[in-house]
Amino acid sequence: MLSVAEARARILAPLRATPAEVVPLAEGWQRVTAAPVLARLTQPPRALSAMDGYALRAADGTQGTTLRVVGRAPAGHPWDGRVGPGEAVRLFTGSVIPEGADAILLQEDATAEGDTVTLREAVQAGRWIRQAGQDFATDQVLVPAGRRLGARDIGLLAAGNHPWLQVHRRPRVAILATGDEIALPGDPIPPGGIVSSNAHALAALVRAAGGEPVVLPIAPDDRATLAAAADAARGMDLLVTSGGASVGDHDLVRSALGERGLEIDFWTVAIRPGKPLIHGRLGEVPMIGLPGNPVSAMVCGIVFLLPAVQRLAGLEGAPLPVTQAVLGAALPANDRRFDHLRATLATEPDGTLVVTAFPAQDSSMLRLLAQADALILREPQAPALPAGATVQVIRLDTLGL
Ligand SMILES: Nc1nc2c(c(=O)[nH]1)N[C@H]1C(S)=C(S)[C@@H](COP(=O)(O)OP(=O)(O)OC[C@H]3O[C@@H](n4cnc5c(N)ncnc54)[C@H](O)[C@@H]3O)O[C@H]1N2
Ligand code: MOO
Repeated sequence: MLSVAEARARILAPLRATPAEVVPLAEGWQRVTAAPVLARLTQPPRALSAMDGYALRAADGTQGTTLRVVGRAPAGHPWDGRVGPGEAVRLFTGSVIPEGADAILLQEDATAEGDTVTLREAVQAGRWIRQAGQDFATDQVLVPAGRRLGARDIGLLAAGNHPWLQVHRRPRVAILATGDEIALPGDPIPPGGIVSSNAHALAALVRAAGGEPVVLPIAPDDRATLAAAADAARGMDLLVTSGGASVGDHDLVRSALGERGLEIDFWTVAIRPGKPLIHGRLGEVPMIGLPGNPVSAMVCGIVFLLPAVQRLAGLEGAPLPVTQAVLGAALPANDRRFDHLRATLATEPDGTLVVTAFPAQDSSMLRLLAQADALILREPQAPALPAGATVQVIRLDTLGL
């Protein structure tokens, strides 16, 4: 069986970011930049006042001096003259500093009388002046390529005068849930059947990773239907199946898709939950076959699908964020599969993170996955550990899922 690290590397290796498309800035949030974005102007474009007050020459700025107010420059209405000796110009936050001035007298430190103003405090050259280009200059890189844009980036790119952005097209991920026994939520449930949770959960995960899920109709355990359903995945950036990945007589994904030309790269990974995992290529379309057990599908979704969609979306697909925590309860020794135990987290008064695995870990139990704060990572053959031992965990609350 393949190790988790090798499986992940083999899934990610052939994946390339989708091509660029142009979207309005307002729709750029959470999209991934396809090229570095350069400032289209210098910000601020000219020296501006950071305060309401008066512009003057620092040479005139000693306490007690009285200056003649020769003009007004509200924000957006620059004063065109030049401030000479003994002169001041009234201005406001955001006003352009007029020629000749190099200091600001705060309104609170000024006594205005008719067309004069007297300094109750000395001024300091340059203080309260936002120099031209202090934030950024034309052609400076504001955002690198491959960045998922947050609200702060959107603000910066607006300030850089970008009405349009070049971003990677959201990767289209076909999701095909298989099984005679499953029905969509709200649909009639066949005898002995259950409601399909995987397609919905995986669609949400794909969205969180920056992809666009395309949920295909459920395919029963029937070769012809499965193969036909797979045809619907042509033109997608990735095909994800759930179920039918194991060894039973009705686990048909490999054979049915094989008839349509699926080239299998590997099948089965030393992971729990989720050993029967398929990776291959159906024509041009990369394919990940997830096991049907809902927790196996989601955990393998987190470990393999999330970085795969991120890679297609133009992101680096960084390793999962792993943190240390101490065990709240002892753990038994592990076998040869890399284990991911659903667990709760608590923070002690001294800041120590305590992680406690749920006693039940069956891969059908979604409630415990939804309640878990973290997955405890157990390397293959990891020894038994007492309470208080340090372990590595993936914090589920940091994944945005
Ligand atoms: N003899 C063996 N049996 C099994 C092995 C094995 O090595 N030898 N592996 C087990 C492991 S581990 C897993 S994981 C499962 C995975 O099996 P499949 O991928 O073939 O999945 P199914 O058999 O189709 O379904 C398993 C389970 O999950 C339920 N299911 C399926 N689809 C959905 C869905 N969309 N939403 C919710 N639940 C779903 C299905 O009803 C089954 O209960 O195989 C073990 N068996
Ligand atoms: O991997 Mo299976 O997920 O143990 O049930």
